[in-house]
Amino acid sequence: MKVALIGVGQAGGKITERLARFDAEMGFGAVQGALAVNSAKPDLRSLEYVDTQLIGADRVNGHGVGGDNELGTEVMQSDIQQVLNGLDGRVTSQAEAIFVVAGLGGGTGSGGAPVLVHHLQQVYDVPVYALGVLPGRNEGALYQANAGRSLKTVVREADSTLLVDNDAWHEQGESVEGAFETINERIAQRVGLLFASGEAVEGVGESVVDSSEVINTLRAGGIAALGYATEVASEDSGENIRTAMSVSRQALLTGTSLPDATTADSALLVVAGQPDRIPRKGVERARRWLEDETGSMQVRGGDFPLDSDRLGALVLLGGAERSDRIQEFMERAREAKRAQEREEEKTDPAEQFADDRLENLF
Ligand SMILES: Nc1nc2c(ncn2[C@@H]2O[C@H](COP(=O)(O)OP(=O)(O)OP(=O)(O)O)[C@@H](O)[C@H]2O)c(=O)[nH]1
Repeated sequence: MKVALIGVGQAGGKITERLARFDAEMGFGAVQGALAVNSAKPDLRSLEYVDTQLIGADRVNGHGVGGDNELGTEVMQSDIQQVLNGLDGRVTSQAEAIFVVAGLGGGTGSGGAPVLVHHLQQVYDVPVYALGVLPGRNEGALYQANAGRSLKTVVREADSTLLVDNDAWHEQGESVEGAFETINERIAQRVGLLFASGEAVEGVGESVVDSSEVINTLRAGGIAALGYATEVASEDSGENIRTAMSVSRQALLTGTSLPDATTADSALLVVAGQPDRIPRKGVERARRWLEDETGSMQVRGGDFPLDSDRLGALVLLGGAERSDRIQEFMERAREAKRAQEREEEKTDPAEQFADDRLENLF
């Protein structure tokens, strides 16, 4: 799937950079253009694989918005024309989707990403998705409140919001900085593989996934999640059937970007590995297992050739908002927001952006 990427804020920019780099290093060619937008100048300086754009210079003088997500919304709104102009020529006619990438807990990305998604929807015909990072449980109340507000709005604006929980994809006991590195790397590999698996590959069998299958899986809207797991492949085809099942189970049950997201409106299973080691029977068996497990009748399956001695399963879930983690997160975000309001004695103007799909969670 050919994509254009726009990272907003620090996390958004770093993850976009990782995705662009991974795509270039693997030679996939799925990333058609990548731009990082930020109100903090120093965050943009370290980026090499993406173009950069500073916003809000007249308001914050290149220093960022310091976790104020209403200010993040305002600076994106004021400079939206400049950002859209900056995309001219970067979102080529080949792009099949646009991904806006942001950490939802900060200020610039949290406040700016929903505004940007809204405007991109007016300009481009292709689906506009959000790739949002949810603050981990140990991140402070401000992050939780910001992310609650941002998530509510971005889910309403985007065709689908792929969520990565900062608690999901790192090792126990890592420092926060170390954990970010690991998480960003894993996002790049997994989301990068998803983009690439939606690319037509010449000379490979009929069950290769194409971009319409990714787009149709995400058509459910709401929240999406991505799972991934790998195991060493075998010379023995019977063994590889078992491995395909086993990695698919792990990808869904222990490897998703949103722990507990197991029910979904739709799903896509991609089994990646050396073509002669990918067992068609195993892929079909795992696909049917995924139907039962997610409770969805819309489960697509396919394979993706990858030069690796492992078999990997990538599971994309569409319409996965009925997860315990989301319920728990929304409860914390709500509580953090109430505490913030008590302190500031003011109501939140973003309240009006209630999203139907999430309304019952607030
Ligand atoms: N996965 C991941 N999360 C990050 C990273 N950097 C920050 N975050 C998370 O993103 C949220 C903060 O967002 P940032 O992107 O740092 O903030 P910003 O959008 O630049 O906004 P301001 O700094 O307020 O201008 C918090 O929940 C952090 O834990 C990163 O490199 N990777």
